[in-house]
Amino acid sequence: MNADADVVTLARTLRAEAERANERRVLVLAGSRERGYDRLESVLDTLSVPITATTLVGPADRLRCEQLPQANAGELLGTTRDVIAVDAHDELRPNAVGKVVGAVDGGGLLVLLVPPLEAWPDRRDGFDDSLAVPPFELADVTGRFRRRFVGTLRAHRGIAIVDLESERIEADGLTQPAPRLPTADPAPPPDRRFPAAAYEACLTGDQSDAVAALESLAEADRAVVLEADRGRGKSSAAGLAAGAFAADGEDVLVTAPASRNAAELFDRAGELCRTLEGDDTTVESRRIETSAGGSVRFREPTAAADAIDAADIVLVDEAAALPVGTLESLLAADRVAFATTIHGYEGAGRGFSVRFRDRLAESDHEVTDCRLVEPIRYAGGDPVEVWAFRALLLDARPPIEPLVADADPDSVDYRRLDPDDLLADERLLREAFGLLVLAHYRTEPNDLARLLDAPNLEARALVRDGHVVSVALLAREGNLPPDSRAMMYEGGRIRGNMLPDVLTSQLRDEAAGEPAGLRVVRIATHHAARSQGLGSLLLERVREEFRDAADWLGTGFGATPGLLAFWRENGYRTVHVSTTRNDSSGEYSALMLAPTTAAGRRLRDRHAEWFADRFGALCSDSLDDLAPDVARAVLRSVDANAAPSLSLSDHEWRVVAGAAYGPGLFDVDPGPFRDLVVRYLVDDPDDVDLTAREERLLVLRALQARDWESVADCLEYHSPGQCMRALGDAFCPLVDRYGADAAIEVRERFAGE
Ligand SMILES: CC(=O)SCCNC(=O)CCNC(=O)[C@H](O)C(C)(C)COP(=O)(O)OP(=O)(O)OC[C@H]1O[C@@H](n2cnc3c(N)ncnc32)[C@H](O)[C@@H]1OP(=O)(O)O
Ligand SMILES: Nc1ncnc2c1ncn2[C@@H]1O[C@H](COP(=O)(O)OP(=O)(O)OP(=O)(O)O)[C@@H](O)[C@H]1O
Repeated sequence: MNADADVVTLARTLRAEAERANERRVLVLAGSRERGYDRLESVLDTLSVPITATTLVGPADRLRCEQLPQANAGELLGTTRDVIAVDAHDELRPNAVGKVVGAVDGGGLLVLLVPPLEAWPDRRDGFDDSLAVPPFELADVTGRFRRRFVGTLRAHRGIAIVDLESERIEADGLTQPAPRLPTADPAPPPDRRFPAAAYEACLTGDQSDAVAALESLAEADRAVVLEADRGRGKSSAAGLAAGAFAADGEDVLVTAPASRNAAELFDRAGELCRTLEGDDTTVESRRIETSAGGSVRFREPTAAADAIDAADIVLVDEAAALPVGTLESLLAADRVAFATTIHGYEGAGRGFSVRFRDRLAESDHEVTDCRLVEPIRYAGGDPVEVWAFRALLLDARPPIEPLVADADPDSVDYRRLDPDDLLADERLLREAFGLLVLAHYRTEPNDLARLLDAPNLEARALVRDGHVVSVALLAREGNLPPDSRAMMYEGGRIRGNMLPDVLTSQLRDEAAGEPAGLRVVRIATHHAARSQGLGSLLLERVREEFRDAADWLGTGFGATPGLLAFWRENGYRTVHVSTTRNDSSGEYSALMLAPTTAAGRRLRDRHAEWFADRFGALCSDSLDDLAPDVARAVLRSVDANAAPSLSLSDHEWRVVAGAAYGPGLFDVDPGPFRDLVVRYLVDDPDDVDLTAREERLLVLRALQARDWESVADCLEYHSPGQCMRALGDAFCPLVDRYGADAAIEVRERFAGE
């Protein structure tokens, strides 16, 4: 019997079982790339899968179907494909696997073209290259992630493995599933606003509940959040609601990272409108017009944010894949729904819950939540979903609350999370990674590979009875040779090394990459054990351990007043705030340093001084929309020795004191006022007692140069006039504290009256 025929027969049987069970199956073709493609072509030739429902995710356009590089795998989010083949010979990007696997339809196949399995973990590939952060080299990268990945392929059900070299079928992937009982169709709810057809189109009770939840958008100031794992039918639910609203004459604006991500939504909306109106509805791929005068239209996210006023309702699909800043701008719509994936790809679902949830709660919308559990794209318990969750730790969770809830600094141990220990101890790995995913909006499958294989990364934890309560991911940075430093200074990029890179290329300090550093990339404490001093203890222990190995410890994160206070309490001082907002968090990043040697201190001191000097100018330019409380916390976390000396002339002191104590005006010469505010906030003296509102006023008006009207509005002063008087009053204690003789004379003259 010939090997090609064996593989084809295997693929057919596998697909037949997949179709019968409405589950997916994986076919691994391990061996040389050429053989892999030969077999795959034979398989595709015989399976009854239309070429239009097949996608090759790989570097070259080798089949007759759609082809995408792994970097663009995100295009498949929210879409449904019968067969997806991933060519992993040049590289395996864990994120790409996470994105494509959920798009395979029930009855479909995920085909993996990979090198021989035994040798694969020890081969260094394109993704590994991205882990070789200078001064480390490719040879320093390890293959633990792929060893674990191969182990999961061999251990899990529903995965057929063909060794193309020995022409042997290692596993047939068949699971012999028991026949499933047909489920009853969900019944439309009795008191409903949408037509019955919207409910009759639902495939599960959860989907019907989701459509019912979306009915609340008929009222103003409402938001609906649909959360689910992949393929639970949330986009379709949104589509049915969109169709029902459009058929009722409403204009529905739909947005998603790309129009393709909203394809299912438009399909359902179009089908429903046709059911309700017949041919009177115009249906195009991105635009539906109903005879009732309603519509469903697609706009790219930024265009959607600008078009909100023209729409009645806004629906955001694949919200987890959008930056928080974009989601926030969409909140300007008074009737808005977000469909979001919880696990499923790149831990990105967390971005939505970690950051955006708070903003949503603070908004004026009444929020309705709805969770869809029952799968639609494929049957519940699908073995490929189970495999993907495990292989990429998409569902990793921190320990359950009772195990860690009473942890305190006296009951925990500090431990190194050695990659070999993590590989050997699945529970430890799940707990540590789960904590990082839960706490951080950007933890993704690529990070799992980094944790296991990147030579520049270290992980440390506090454990309570062996359970992870607090975890920190650390990256070695700096210690760069002169040629790398010169390259960065001249505009070249160097991987990793976030702090030296910014300090060198943006802040023009060629020596910044010389000292050795350790950046705390991520830190998280279990939510049940926060505010007990554990995060601080972990940082202290890290500092002790690395005291002799690093000149500085550092960090960079989306700046909020609480986090700035946390780092400041732990001895970290601000040296920079990014001039653009972070794409994912929508926040400005703060960079902070905590020196451990004289070289580290010199680096911190010079950057602290430069930062304090430039911050005033930045505030009226790129940081003019920085939240005043963040600006206050940023300046308070600059090292006090870097407080700029005040070099106001006598005349300038008379202007400042004249506005504070006399009839003078801030508006005629804001410069000296600005210097005084920066000095005061960096100094943070105990003997000046301004309220938070007064400090916000100083930031908004003196630093950010906002006009009186908007400052009065923002801080709820009755009028711009009252705001002006309040600003004068706020400067009085600063004149008292810092004023030169010329200022004091002015004060005596007016205050004495
Ligand atoms: C580079 C980075 O990783 S920055 C991102 C840090 N991580 C996160 O934001 C993930 C979610 N948050 C957490 O896991 C934790 O809150 C941590 C890691 C920030 C702090 O861990 P904890 O064990 O609670 O630290 P610890 O008890 O030593 O200090 C807590 C203090 O930090 C400050 N703090 C920390 N985070 C916040 C916050 N988001 N808002 C307000 N204050 C905060 C407070 O002063 C707090 O004291 P309080 O609770 O008495 O007000
Ligand atoms: N009511 C429905 N009628 C017909 N097909 C449906 C319906 N609901 C879901 N489906 C089908 O099930 C699959 C998954 O649905 P959908 O894309 O809405 O789920 P999702 O949760 O948004 O998935 P993803 O997380 O991948 O975006 C799609 O192939 C879709 O066509």
